[in-house]
Amino acid sequence: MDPQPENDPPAVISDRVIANGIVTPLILTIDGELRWTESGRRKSTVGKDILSFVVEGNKVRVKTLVERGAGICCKENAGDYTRKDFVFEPLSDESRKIWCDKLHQHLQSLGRPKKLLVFVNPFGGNKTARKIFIEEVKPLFEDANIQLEVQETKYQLHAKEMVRSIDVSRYDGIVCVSGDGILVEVVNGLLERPDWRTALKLPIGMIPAGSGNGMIKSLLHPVGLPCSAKSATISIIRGRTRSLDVATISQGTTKFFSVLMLAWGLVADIDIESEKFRWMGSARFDIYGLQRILCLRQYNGRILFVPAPGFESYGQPASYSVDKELPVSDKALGYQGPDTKLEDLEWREMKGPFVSVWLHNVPWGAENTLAAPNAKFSDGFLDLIVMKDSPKLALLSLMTKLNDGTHVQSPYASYLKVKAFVLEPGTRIDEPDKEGIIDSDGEVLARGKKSYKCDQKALMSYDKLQITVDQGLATLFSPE
Ligand SMILES: Nc1ncnc2c1ncn2[C@@H]1O[C@H](COP(=O)(O)OP(=O)(O)OP(=O)(O)O)[C@@H](O)[C@H]1O
Repeated sequence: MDPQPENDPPAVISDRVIANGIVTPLILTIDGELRWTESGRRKSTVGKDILSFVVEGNKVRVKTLVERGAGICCKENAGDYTRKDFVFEPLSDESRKIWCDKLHQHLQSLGRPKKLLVFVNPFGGNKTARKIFIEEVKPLFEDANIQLEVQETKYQLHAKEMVRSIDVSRYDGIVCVSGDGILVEVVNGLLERPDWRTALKLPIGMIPAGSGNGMIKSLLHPVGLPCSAKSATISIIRGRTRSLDVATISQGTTKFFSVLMLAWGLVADIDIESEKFRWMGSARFDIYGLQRILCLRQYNGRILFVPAPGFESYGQPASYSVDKELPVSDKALGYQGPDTKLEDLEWREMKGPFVSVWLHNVPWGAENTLAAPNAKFSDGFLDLIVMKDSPKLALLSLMTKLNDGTHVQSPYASYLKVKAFVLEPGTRIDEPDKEGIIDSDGEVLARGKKSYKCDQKALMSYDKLQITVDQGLATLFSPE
């Protein structure tokens, strides 16, 4: 065994091996870094980025990830990893056995997932999820020795249906190669299980492969990682997790569990009605958005909210009486929302007309929309952005600021955090026989009279909705 320089992390094993045809000391540090000397220069793998190893005859092949340009110019390439193998030959059978034991112990100590259930939505976004999975995701998971059970979703709500009955103890996580839609299905399916409390501890991972990838963008962007399939996969392999607030939207006994957002007015109208311009790709939002601002709609209605500490000055004081709920015996066995005593809270209200009401759970609504720059994954609050009447030019400039989140600084936008929320949606000001659309997590929750495709079924009616937040209820794979 060879001595180590003084400031280096302690060695788990240090031994002479053959690497690239020459005998060199090789060290595995306690941080999971391999260090050796090549042509007189010290070389190393990045700490903790050994994916797996295999024995090939007398040699050991270590599969690692290397940050492109590491040590030369890191900023531009941050998070851009490439796969690289390091092959070495221990000098004896005994030494090879010790190396294998130590590498195995190191990998076991990292708490990485061993078995994942993977949903691939071949119809999400521009229909590239299958290709992304096969070319970018699967090879990395295989190199990390993670066992996969892959299920392509065959129809809407397929993922939700499956997670309602899977044996959660068989998996270390669920991965969605999709847009945000499958994530929402998975969370709703898990919450409908009688064992929801345990089921929600199963981490959910996202690989961006849809048109709305707001959740994974919210996870990767703050740590400087690109919103790519590769960085998302590496984050899952590393196995770190974080908790995520879940909002319960209820109308009578009907419930929907939201992890991203709820919109009514301008944002919902652009999101849903621009569907008819789907062929334009993401430009549909800008072009239809422009049209909606030029022919601006305003809606009657009222919102009630319980402000987070520090936001008590928004709106006017109000009282709220909660609708009677059915006795527990009449309810399904799944999660029923947080046990908050809503009557005891300090409610405030804002009255219409409204241009837009937007609630957000995480910062990014889509890859280019920083909807709620101060939103936190598990602060127990939703970020509320309210827009009332404003000059069209101001609204247009506000829409152009959505990509950097500065729209919330506009004097025409109110931006606050709320603990509970009630929406009482009303009719349009210009055409009072028409109502709007309520959109949650990209799905139409309610369609009012004479709204876009109003004869299609929606989960709830265009009426009062109540929203409460359960802090950190769900679990996500996260880069940090
Ligand atoms: N095989 C399928 N055929 C049709 N729809 C499906 C299929 N599998 C899943 N879906 C539905 O596709 C919807 C969108 O999924 P996803 O979130 O992956 O994509 P998205 O790109 O964010 O959404 P969209 O393409 O609708 O904008 C989900 O609501 C899901 O239920």
